[in-house]
Amino acid sequence: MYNKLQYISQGETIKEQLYNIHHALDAGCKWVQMRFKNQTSKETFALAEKVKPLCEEYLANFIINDDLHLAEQIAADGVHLGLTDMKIDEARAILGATKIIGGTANTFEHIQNHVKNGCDYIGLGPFRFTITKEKLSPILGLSGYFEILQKMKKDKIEIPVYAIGGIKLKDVSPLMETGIHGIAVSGIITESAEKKILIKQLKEKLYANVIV
Ligand SMILES: Cc1ncc(COP(=O)(O)OP(=O)(O)O)c(N)n1
Ligand SMILES: Cc1ncsc1CCOP(=O)(O)O
Ligand SMILES: [Mg+2]
Repeated sequence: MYNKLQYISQGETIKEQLYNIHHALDAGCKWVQMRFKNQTSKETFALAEKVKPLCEEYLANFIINDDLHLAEQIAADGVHLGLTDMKIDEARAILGATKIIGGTANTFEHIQNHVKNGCDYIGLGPFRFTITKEKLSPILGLSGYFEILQKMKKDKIEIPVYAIGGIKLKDVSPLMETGIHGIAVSGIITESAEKKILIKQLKEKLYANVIV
């Protein structure tokens, strides 16, 4: 089972990214998506080369945003691809069956396509407005998640769905009630001064109904 909490990294420089990722790992994150926008391939490679052993040290999954070739080159655990990034079936053909491929969705139809093309998990959003990403797709809100997850249930589509976009602690329980698997967050963890406490609280809500 994939971890229910994915941390999406932030930072304008390699130093900032490493600082944020290291603190998130230290506070208990077990899944990092390295998201380092508008950089040269030399810079993203240099960061990925440092993040990989860090994630290994913390026994955390490490996936790369957007750049399938970097994920392949660095032997990351996988990649997250958006609606305008490389197609999921193409990525699967390159990465093979064992790597994690996540795909962005904003509609039920996106999810149907991703499943057909061999996606491993869905990043469904945005839940609400966020400054972390520009050019957001239409906001889904709680009702959007409820409707899409109901359609999935009706059509027996089973794939882990992660809610994303402006998620705060108070949103987690209502979102989980819609049937999602987990959440992908950036801002709340990056900006938190009490990361260990926040991550503990997030996990309590995410795993509230998991029987061990
Ligand atoms: C888990 C997860 N879900 C969605 C996204 C958004 O991906 P994308 O639409 O490609 O946008 P960018 O992150 O590339 O700006 C994501 N990164 N992770
Ligand atoms: C990458 C991405 N895709 C949709 S919203 C978003 C940003 C998520 O970050 P935050 O948790 O800070 O809103
Ligand atoms: Mg993308």
